[in-house]
Amino acid sequence: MEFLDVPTVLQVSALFNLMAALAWLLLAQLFRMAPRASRLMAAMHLVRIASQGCGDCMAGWPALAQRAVPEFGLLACAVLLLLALRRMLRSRRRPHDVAWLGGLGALAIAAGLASGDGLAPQLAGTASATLLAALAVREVGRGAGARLSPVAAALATLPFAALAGLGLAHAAELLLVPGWSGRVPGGAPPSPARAVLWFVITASITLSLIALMIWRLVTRIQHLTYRDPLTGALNRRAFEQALAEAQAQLQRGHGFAVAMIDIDHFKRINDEHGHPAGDAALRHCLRIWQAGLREVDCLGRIGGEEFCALLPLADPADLNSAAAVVERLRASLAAQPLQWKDMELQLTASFGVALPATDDPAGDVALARADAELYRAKAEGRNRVCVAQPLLSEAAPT
Ligand SMILES: Nc1nc2c(ncn2[C@@H]2O[C@H](COP(=O)(O)OP(=O)(O)OP(=O)(O)O)[C@@H](O)[C@H]2O)c(=O)[nH]1
Repeated sequence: MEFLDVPTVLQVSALFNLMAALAWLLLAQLFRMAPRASRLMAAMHLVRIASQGCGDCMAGWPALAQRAVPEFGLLACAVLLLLALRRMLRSRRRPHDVAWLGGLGALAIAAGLASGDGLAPQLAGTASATLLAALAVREVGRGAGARLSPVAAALATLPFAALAGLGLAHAAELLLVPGWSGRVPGGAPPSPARAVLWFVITASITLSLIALMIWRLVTRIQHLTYRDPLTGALNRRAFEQALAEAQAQLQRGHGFAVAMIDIDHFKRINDEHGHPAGDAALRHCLRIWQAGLREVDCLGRIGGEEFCALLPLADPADLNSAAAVVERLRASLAAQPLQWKDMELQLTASFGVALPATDDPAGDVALARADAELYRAKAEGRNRVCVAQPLLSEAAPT
């Protein structure tokens, strides 16, 4: 590290933080990408420039400011980072814990500064920033861990864990090394190696946040590509894909049933209560049916008020259990009217259920047979489930 000295690393780091702040601001203002999280990250980078210190550049400042700025700055960085992370991960947690920790940390730093003790403010600043970094580790683990692959989740968590680890090591150093005078005035790290380490951690936290933002975008695009925007059910294309995959699994002995669903007299709801009531009715039905299905089941919206459910079966011939599931869906909708303004709108739906044929790659036979049963359910008076008799042979009818 002979070619590096602390001021040089700090200058490079300050430049990096400035560029990163500008980039986050651009993302927020121009591209409207995660705007609140991006603005918080921009603020974090700007505060970081002040909090990292600058060697002897603060030499002319009052002694109290030289000691206060880095500690308060570090704490503010940790608070902003945690808030940005929560927004990026769309966490529903309210920021009370961050406000409490930040407020207590600031009080402890102020008390340390007032006591005139050299160690107390550093210890208070380091301890509270470390606690906030540990919360960030938990946040990434919870928010991304469940949805990302283990390797990607570990990579996203690593910079925050390194930050918490560095904070812990620094707190131990302050407590255990007698007469430790690690920090030079202005809060700058005492050696180029430490300055580089802080820089690397700051840069990797930025990279981790950018990776989380890209992941958020990809998830959003996938949602728009595969989901119906009104109800959140699979759209027709995604449902057909799921059906073709289920057909392929049928050859390996994994069975399924399909249920075609059509809301009864849906046109009346639109005509009598308006289109928004119709939309609310569609969402209401979806909420009820999703709650009655397992995670392995798929529900797709394949037309205006037409839906289709794909129900994997443990026993490929077990039509009865599929019919029982669908009967539950019918009964639960009939039992839960939609609350619309000050009215209760009674909703029912008709269902047709069928098993697939093995030599039908896209699942069209199952769909057609379920559709025929749906028409029978409508013709027989609606609000009922009709089930297709199993095919005598597995060959698709012509
Ligand atoms: N609000 C709303 N209405 C929709 C949407 N998509 C289709 N529709 C309406 O759904 C209605 C479907 O009516 P029909 O096909 O006549 O069927 P129905 O009134 O449900 O009668 P049956 O199926 O015979 O019980 C039409 O009025 C469409 O305009 C939508 O996304 N939102």
